[in-house]
Amino acid sequence: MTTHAVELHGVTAGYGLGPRRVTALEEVTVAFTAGTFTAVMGPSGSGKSTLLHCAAGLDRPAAGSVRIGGTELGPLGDDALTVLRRDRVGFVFQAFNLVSTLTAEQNVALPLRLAGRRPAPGELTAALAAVGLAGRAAHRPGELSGGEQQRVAIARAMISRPAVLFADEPTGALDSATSRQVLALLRGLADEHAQTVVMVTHDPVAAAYADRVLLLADGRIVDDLPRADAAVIAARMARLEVPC
Ligand SMILES: Nc1ncnc2c1ncn2[C@@H]1O[C@H](COP(=O)(O)OP(=O)(O)OP(=O)(O)O)[C@@H](O)[C@H]1O
Repeated sequence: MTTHAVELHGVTAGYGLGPRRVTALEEVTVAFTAGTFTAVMGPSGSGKSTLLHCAAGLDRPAAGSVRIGGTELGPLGDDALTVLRRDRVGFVFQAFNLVSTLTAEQNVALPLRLAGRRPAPGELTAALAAVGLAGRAAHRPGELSGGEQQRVAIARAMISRPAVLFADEPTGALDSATSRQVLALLRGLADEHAQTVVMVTHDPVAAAYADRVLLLADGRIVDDLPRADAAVIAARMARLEVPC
């Protein structure tokens, strides 16, 4: 039995065709242990978002394989892939992607509705309370602050208790106090619910909340640090960003 929630093996991915082809990931092999929180860092254009999208089954790599919970994604058709993502994967993006005409509670309920499930009594209230928004259930996104909207997005990603949560710059648009709340929430998913969290970030302070920090450069993993404090992470990042 695997203890890896997500595994990438020899993953190569890129964009465009022919002479305009850009290689974004080159033969990346990495596994994410169930119940851990990993930060993915690296200079702009190093392939972080592409890694996240391939690992989450949102993009199909040009070569290599991706497994989520032991299921290889490559052979799955689009419908089967959609079902697997719906059942096992949650996403939080920098742009909160909330539906502006729905209330916070209705936004949180969306993944359940898409899966044809009715929320259990109290389930939505509990999900909003878990992100500190019990009093905001009836507010629409336009009536919430950026941090509150991001917390609604996290509650929505958590409602189906996905085995893996992918977050792309989830604190990029937030002030530092709100960022800390969001990062503590993500940390709690791993610690209290054994969910696996993979988060792209540019911020060493955010990465210091993770159990592990992967550093990417030019589409390859160039460093793999165990939990470290922000100063150590910042120093490793600075080394990558100095032109050779
Ligand atoms: N849709 C696209 N079409 C063409 N090239 C793309 C596309 N998306 C990304 N790329 C290229 O692929 C490479 C990796 O991009 P990716 O977005 O994965 O990097 P990143 O590390 O997440 O960058 P950033 O920190 O700036 O968001 C870059 O060279 C980028 O220009």
